[in-house]
Amino acid sequence: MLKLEAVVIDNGGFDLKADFDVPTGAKVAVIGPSGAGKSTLIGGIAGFLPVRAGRIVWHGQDIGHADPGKRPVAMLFQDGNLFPHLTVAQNVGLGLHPDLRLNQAERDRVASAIARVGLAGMETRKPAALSGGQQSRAALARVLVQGRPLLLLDEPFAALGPALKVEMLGLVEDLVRETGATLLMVSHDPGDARRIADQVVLVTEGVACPPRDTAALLDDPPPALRDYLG
Ligand SMILES: Nc1ncnc2c1ncn2[C@@H]1O[C@H](COP(=O)(O)OP(=O)(O)OP(=O)(O)O)[C@@H](O)[C@H]1O
Repeated sequence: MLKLEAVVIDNGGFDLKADFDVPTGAKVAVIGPSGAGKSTLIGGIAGFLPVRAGRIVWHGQDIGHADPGKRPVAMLFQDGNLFPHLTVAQNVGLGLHPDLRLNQAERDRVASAIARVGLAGMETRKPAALSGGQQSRAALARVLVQGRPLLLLDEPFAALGPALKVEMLGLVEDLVRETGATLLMVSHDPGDARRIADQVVLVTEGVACPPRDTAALLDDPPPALRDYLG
């Protein structure tokens, strides 16, 4: 269980407040207007932004002041997930060791993560020699190899075309099912939420609301969500 206990996350003077629980294994979409604080919420849980008040608790342990690498978190951003000068295998290997000194067992894990996302045979390619979808797959392989129980996605597929995005969401769904990870995914597309998320956290004006059932919320949106959905 991820517990956000009266948390205030500080993003350069902008405050994001959250006070709710996310059950282990839940798939949660984070939606809301631009500038409302979605990325701030994710950045605070990941450890890239400071927690000014309250606690972030994972399985009973306060992780709110731990270094990002010490948190049970793997994260994907919209851009910049891959280093252009490194091969696919090296980019994935970074998920295990920043210095890329991997033993045989770790190299095997990298190879199986690459195979799992459908990139077997492309281990030695650099990102520029991959399509957009293949780059997303490589980034997902790095998340997979880390084996972290909390997966945070901040609009990772926004730059992909609709069909490719659906394909990548399907892959995320499969990986989450296989690993039992808890998923929080920022998206601007309510269709993404319906496709993958059982619950939705609506973020408006610096407040992240407790998760609500996806269909119930989107079928009967409160005024703030209705304004956003248009
Ligand atoms: N480095 C910063 N310093 C000060 N304010 C910031 C900084 N980064 C973001 N903000 C402000 O924090 C607020 C929340 O930003 P955030 O990126 O979390 O919103 P968001 O909901 O993810 O928006 P979007 O959907 O446009 O990505 C915004 O008003 C933004 O201007």
